[in-house]
Amino acid sequence: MTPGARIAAAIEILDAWLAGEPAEKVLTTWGRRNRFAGSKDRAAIRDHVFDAIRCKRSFAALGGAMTGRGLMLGALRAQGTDPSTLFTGTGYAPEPPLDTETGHEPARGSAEALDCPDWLFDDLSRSLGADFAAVMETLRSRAPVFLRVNTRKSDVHTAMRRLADEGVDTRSGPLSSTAVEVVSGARRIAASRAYADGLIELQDAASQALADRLAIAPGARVLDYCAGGGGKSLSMAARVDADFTAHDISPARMRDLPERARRAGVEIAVTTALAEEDRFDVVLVDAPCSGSGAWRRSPAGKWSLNSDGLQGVMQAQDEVLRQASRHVASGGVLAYATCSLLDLENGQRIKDFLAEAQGWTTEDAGSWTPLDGGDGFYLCILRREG
Ligand SMILES: C[S@@+](CC[C@H](N)C(=O)[O-])C[C@H]1O[C@@H](n2cnc3c(N)ncnc32)[C@H](O)[C@@H]1O
Repeated sequence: MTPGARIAAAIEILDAWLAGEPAEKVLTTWGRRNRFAGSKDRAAIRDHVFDAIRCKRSFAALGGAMTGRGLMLGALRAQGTDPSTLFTGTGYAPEPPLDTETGHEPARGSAEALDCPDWLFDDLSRSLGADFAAVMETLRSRAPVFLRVNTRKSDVHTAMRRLADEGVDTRSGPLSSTAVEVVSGARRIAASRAYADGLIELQDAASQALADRLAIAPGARVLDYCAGGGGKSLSMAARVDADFTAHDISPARMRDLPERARRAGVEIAVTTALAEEDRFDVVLVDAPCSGSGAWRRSPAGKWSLNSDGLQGVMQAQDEVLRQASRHVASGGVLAYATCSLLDLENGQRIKDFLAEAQGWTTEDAGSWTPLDGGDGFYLCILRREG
């Protein structure tokens, strides 16, 4: 496909996304209907689409319309390319730009320029303080791909060498000694021997830092209350010999965890039914959240979140904290984490919990933003008095 034809495909896909269809689904359907497109074409179209979703507001401003065509005109102008060089109307390229499709430059520092939803501008700037504009700017570009080296099976140096032998180039990552960043060959990871042999897992660097910060004692009873696919359980179990239990309200989410644990060479019990009297030394609540810290990776969430959705998530966070706290042994730890940048989902949830609950002290709290290299993350560690 020519560069212009790839842009035309991205326009079609973005129009379907703007009409309410999930981008991944539209990309898959487009791929099925256009089997002539090679893997490089698909990757380029995908990149166009996700870049445009990340920068929806600013690209629409520069392109003069909130349409697939407006977004792609804006994308080219944002990178300093004259759209008429690709919007040629020849072959499968889009029609040349009209005189009316001029667009405008968003005002510097505005919600439009920063690709920030208006309704979240104040909450995000309060939460991020002086870093607000820089963080929002970072969320406008692609996230790096990070791997976690499974130190049960390999050291970082060996894992990097094994990956390089299979065409995946990496370098040391930020935030955690087990994090490596993929420089090239990311699409080869899933089929690599290093992955099949359990030497590596895909995991954001901030999630790895979270497992470091928990500093679990050997032999501790650990409950991952919102385990989902089990990324945090696997990360913790790779670091220390302890007694791990994964739990989630949705059993289907944990379906692959036994196989992932086997591959990683760790033991994690999986349960969906905790007894009321079950107690653990460490209970991790990796709570459902807006995902705002991961908007580089999942950019559609930035535009689909609304005030009702956020209120619903905050209620779920309060509920999950209350439920999980009942399983913390005397003297044990309750660790609350989100991948949100919003204080409403982070410190504010802890404040509300502590206002109601008795006998807890705050032992540690910290947050990471994409400026630290990985996704945005929040962690607060509370100890139940003995
Ligand atoms: C942020 S995700 C967890 C991601 C996971 N820890 C990981 O590292 O891959 C939040 C999880 O909380 C679960 N969840 C939501 N409400 C819950 C509840 N009341 N009790 C237990 N799990 C819940 C969801 O099903 C979802 O899997």
